[in-house]
Amino acid sequence: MAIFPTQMRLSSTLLRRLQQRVGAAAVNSSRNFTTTEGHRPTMVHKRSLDILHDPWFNKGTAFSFTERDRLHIRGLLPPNVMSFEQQIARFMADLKRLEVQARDGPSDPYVLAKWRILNRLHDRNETLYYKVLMENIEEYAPIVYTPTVGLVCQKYSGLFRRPRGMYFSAADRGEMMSMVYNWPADQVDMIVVTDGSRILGLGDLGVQGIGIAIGKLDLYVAAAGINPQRVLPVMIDVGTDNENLLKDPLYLGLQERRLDGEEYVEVIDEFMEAVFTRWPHVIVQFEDFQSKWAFKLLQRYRNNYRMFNDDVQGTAGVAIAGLLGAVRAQGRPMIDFPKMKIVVAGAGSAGIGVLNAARKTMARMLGNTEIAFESARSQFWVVDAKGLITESRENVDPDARPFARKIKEIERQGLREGATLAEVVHQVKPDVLLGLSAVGGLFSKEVLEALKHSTSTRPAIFPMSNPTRNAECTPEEAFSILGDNIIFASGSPFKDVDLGNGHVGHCNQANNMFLFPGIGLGTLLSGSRIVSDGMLQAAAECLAGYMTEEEVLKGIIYPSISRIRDITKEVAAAVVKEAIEEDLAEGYREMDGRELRKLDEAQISEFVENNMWSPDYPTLIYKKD
Ligand SMILES: NC(=O)c1ccc[n+]([C@@H]2O[C@H](COP(=O)([O-])OP(=O)(O)OC[C@H]3O[C@@H](n4cnc5c(N)ncnc54)[C@H](O)[C@@H]3O)[C@@H](O)[C@H]2O)c1
Ligand SMILES: O=C(O)C[C@H](O)C(=O)O
Ligand SMILES: [Mg+2]
Repeated sequence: MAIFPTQMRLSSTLLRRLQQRVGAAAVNSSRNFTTTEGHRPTMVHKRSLDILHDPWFNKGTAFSFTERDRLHIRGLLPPNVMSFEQQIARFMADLKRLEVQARDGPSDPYVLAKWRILNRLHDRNETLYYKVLMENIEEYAPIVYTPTVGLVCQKYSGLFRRPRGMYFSAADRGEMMSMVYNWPADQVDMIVVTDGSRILGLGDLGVQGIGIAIGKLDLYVAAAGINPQRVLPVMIDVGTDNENLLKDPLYLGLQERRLDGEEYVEVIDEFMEAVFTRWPHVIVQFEDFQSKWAFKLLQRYRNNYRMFNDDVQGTAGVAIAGLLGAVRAQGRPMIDFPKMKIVVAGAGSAGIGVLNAARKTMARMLGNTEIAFESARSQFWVVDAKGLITESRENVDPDARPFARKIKEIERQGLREGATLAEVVHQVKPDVLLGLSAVGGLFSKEVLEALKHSTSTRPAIFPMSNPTRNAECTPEEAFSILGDNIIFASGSPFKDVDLGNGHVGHCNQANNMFLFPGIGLGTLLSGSRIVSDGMLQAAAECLAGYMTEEEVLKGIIYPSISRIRDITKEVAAAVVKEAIEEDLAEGYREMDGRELRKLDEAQISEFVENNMWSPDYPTLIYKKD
């Protein structure tokens, strides 16, 4: 009877060659070729990332759970254990997908190819990667960040090669406190975490959402100079409600419905406790959580942990800066802001975040009284998927309720509950039309035509949804219908529009990337235990005041991305200054709270600049253990 049927079928030459290789491995003792489960085990002298980065031993997503525990790599890979066959199918599907797309048009495969090349450099040589990114930020930010990062997340199961960051899944409940020690770095300054439930305007992408956390942290390094060895992208996989991913045999995440209610909160609580236990000074940025949880989690953690929600708070600050810029661009003083009529399309985490912040800013300008706060409410009209939100709306979201229009008021304006966006724009004649709806093309010809009747001398159009295809309109559409006397700002980058006769329609990018890196860096360097409203406000005001009068009058209300490192430094300094003023600053390293309080404005800027990492090769010296 054949005991080794496979080997018996091998040709004698091949068998001899194999025996020689096994012999060589035995001498070397660190490598062995019999790695298949059920065969003689292989001794390895490394664990953790060293295993995953060693092409001889790495099995990628095929490591079983017991092996992941044994080798300290639990959490360093997506949670779905794949078979060898599935791994091959995933690789082939990715390869073929690129070919299929190539027939559709040149753009997707082209940008994905660029992303892959950059990603491979990131895997090989971080210093060089960040040098390339920083020196070519205008060209590569749209690849590693919005909009291409959206496509990367959509294709992540195919694109995944080497792991980056940590994965905590619903299956890891009770284990996170020990798993967090599997991360090799003893110091982590910034975590960007997502649960993948609302990635840009692309919806629930489950575990594939890790791409957005990676992209945001690339900007933390490039713009804020956070040391790349101290950043950690995190994916909390609590399942997905995306039907396609639930069915996809090659999906890398948990193939079960999203946890909800208490069970969901318990997972996020456990994660927060674990990371703050290991790294008490870390800052956690929540990113792309569906609105349903974004506000709740923010309220739950913001007074006890160093955290903020970028989509709610970062976006709000960026929008405020843009709205104030739009006032200045009309040649009016910023203090005229409370007179602006603002129509907002979209009442999710981003839209509501902007509305709350804009209302507070108006109220502050009007004397910060309760009456001022109440009267500021009437400057906003909010339209969601069901149309204009009014008090007669049933089951109105509690976060949107303060902005529901009074029935009497809107009847006077010739409107009604559920009125369409075009109707609202037509009747209200707003100064600003702002989109955070995730609906590409929502600012249709009809809507833009209606905006022609705006009472503003220079109406502002902010299609802020991402990525590019989800923008509510393109600059070409806006400038061609409304002429060149408008202010245009979109969430994803567009090229300026040639309007003929030497005129250029300027396309601003209204993206939270102009704030979150500075908020994170400022919080880190101030040593504040929380991210206060005042620190966020200081960041927004710094951005609002960054552009010169001359630029603003030309319609340039946000800096170009080539200046992102400079604006980030300024924002961080403003955040540090505010933390000191609020008596929150506990300091950073040798610069303790007392020393910080002694610094003047110029010294704070210098302190910030001196603590920003730059990509340079250090001299390396070998030392025996
Ligand atoms: N530019 C930026 O810096 C920035 C920051 C954060 C979010 N965003 C973008 O904002 C978008 C929304 O994010 P979110 O977290 O608020 O999402 P969300 O899904 O929570 O909210 C979307 C909102 O749009 C509304 N909506 C849907 N269809 C509509 C329609 N036809 N007309 C009017 N409203 C409609 C929904 O009712 C909901 O209120 C995303 O595309 C995201 O990429 C941009
Ligand atoms: O990621 C971005 O480009 C901005 C924002 O955080 C978003 O969710 O769209
Ligand atoms: Mg986001």
